Amino acid sequence: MQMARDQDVKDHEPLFVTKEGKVRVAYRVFSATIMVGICLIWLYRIVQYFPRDGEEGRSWAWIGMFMAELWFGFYWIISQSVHWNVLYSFPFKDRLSQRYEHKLPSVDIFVCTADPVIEPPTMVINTILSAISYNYPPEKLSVYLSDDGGSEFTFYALFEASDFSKYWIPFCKKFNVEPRNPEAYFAHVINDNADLSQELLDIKKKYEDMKNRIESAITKGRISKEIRDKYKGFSEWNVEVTKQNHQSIVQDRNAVDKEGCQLPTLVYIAREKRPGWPHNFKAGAINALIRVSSEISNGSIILKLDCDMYSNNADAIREALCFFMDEKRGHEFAFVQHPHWFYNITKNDLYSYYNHVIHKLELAGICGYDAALYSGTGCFHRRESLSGGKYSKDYIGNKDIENKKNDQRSVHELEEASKVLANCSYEKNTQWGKEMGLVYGCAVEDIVTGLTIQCRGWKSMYYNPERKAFLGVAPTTLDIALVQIKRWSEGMFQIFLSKYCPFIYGYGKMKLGAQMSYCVFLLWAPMSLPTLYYVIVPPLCLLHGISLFPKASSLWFIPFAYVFIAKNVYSLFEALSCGSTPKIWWNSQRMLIIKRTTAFFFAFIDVIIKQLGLSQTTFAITTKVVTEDVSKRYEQEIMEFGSSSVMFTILGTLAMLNLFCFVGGATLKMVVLREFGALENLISQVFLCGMMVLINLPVYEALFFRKDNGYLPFSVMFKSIVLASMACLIIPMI
Ligand SMILES: O=c1ccn([C@@H]2O[C@H](COP(=O)(O)OP(=O)(O)O[C@H]3O[C@H](CO)[C@@H](O)[C@H](O)[C@H]3O)[C@@H](O)[C@H]2O)c(=O)[nH]1
Ligand SMILES: [Mn+2]
Repeated sequence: MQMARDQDVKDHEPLFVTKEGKVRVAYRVFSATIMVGICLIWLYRIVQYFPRDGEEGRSWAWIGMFMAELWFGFYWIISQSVHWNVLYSFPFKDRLSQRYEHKLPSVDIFVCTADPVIEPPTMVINTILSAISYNYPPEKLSVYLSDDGGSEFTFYALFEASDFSKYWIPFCKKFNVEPRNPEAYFAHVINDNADLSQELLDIKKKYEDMKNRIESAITKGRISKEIRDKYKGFSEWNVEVTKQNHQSIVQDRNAVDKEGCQLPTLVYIAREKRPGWPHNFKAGAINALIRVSSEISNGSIILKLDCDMYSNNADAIREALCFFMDEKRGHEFAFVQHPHWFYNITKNDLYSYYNHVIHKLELAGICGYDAALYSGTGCFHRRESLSGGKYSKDYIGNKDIENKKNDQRSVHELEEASKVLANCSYEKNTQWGKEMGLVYGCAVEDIVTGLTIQCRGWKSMYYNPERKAFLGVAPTTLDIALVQIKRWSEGMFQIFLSKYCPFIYGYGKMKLGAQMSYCVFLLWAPMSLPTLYYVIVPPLCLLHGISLFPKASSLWFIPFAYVFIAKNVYSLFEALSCGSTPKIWWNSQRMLIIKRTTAFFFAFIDVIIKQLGLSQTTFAITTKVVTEDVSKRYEQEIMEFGSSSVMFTILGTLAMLNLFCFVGGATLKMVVLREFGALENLISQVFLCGMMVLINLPVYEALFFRKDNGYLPFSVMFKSIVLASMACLIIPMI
């Protein structure tokens, strides 16, 4: 009797729990004091605008300062939303196994790749291998590779990987290998200097051989006849096939391992591409995958991975299922998003890709409003929610989620049926890209799709496990990073200006906190304007002795000092408490200025141009490989410029301008001319300008002192100096 009751209690234990973040009250009090400071700053700008007897009138620069501060203040207010409701979640995978081991749903994993040069096939198959060897029943697991590059090298690599998996999967299971990405695993065991067993040496050799075969085929630029004859799928590639123009290719591979056990299904897809047909980038690829997979395996849970993001935890599927399969709340969730962590970040995180605060706090903060963001990779979806399905209360989660498909068709028949679904004309006059699947027309298809799903009534979960579930590749040069950040900020601002603006589209459908939280990210691009103003105008005014801030002895000085110091000290404290270090925090502050003054600014301009209908959305794929020379400098944390992109000219110009103004304004006036009295009036500007000089140290180094190939070219130096000097001279004339 007692035992039965115990069992009953156990059966009702939830599969996951959530906990609210601490320090909520303290934070609210603190943020209220900052709010008061901001209001006083605004008040100062208004009150002091009107000159008193004997004072000069305020110039346009003053109004600009007010505008910038209004904008900063407004952004600060909406950014409070992500701090107020932080929610952490904890799944119990053992309970899931006890209750559902024999009723686990089938899971489809989508991996996307788009270019065999900047996304090397060996990297892609390492991701595939990590996904195919999940600790999950193989008959319920299918892995799909979408190749928008339509490359026979990627195809070849996949089939090599499929052969290798016959050894790799049993090896992983036998030794409980982690991570199951072979490249990462071997690097890790060799570093550990553990006693290497014979079995390990054997499998490592197999892996190296496979890698060599793939790489030598790529170097030669063709696939040998011997290999072509081995795999029937190569017949799809002929002289006419190019990246932009080819038929649908679908190859399905069911295999058994060396011990005769079934392996997960592995499918290669290159959707049809024809000139004149928009292919809608990653969103188009995922939508084709949704359809093709529904024909082949129809898993009710879908995991999406970018080709550079491997699985770092063999139990990640089980943990995510705890959210979907929880008896009480599971049916509410459309997706479970994991953070983007990266495996190639250097100690001090030069380009600020850890984003500890965003990953540990802010994204969990949005989750507090049941509206975790969908960010493209490392995300588990419920298939229904992706097909335009609205959430309804009578929807009974666990029943629908169980395996549905029991198909008797042959592999060939399945392939043929799938090809039709991957044709370009298939979506014509359908709801795909609008109501169904991922939304088209936006460079961040992920964020906008997540938003529409939430507006259909679904909830979503953010889960940041102790052991990182997925690891990707972060950009290793400033150029690549800024191109990526530009795409993100552009796509997000585009959402803000579109019909999907959370305040309009989400009105009444999502909580106000969630709407605000979305905007914290969607408004990155316009943050460029007040920032540019702040790093250009106060320094120039300093140079010409025009004061824009209160005197140090004035009471008005207090709110400025308080807001600046309190915000930065808190930001440092927050970063440290999220696992950052002071150096990482400092680098992130530098990157923040760099991003805002370049990538965000260009994104802003591009969005405006697009709004005027003058250009179309594109998707610049992030480069994932660099030369050895460059990666060596990355390891040493030397900032990599090495090109004369316009963004670098802006960076150089701002750096020079601040240097001129700092030297001219502060040093010259105060030290040489001994006008110490001026210091009192200009102290804030001296400080701001000095901070900019400090932040820009690596830029000066790259402009003047570096000899390696990552320096800033002469043309950038020339333009920067000319532009900065012109600005210094022109200002007093306006
Ligand atoms: O036409 C395309 C373009 C890209 N991709 C794939 O999309 C993924 C992401 O592209 P990447 O160049 O790596 O962009 P990131 O900026 O690193 O990607 C982030 O931002 C994207 C939205 O901008 C999200 O889709 C991603 O999941 C997220 O990791 C990669 O696997 C690509 O192969 C395609 O399949 N087809
Ligand atoms: Mn990427």
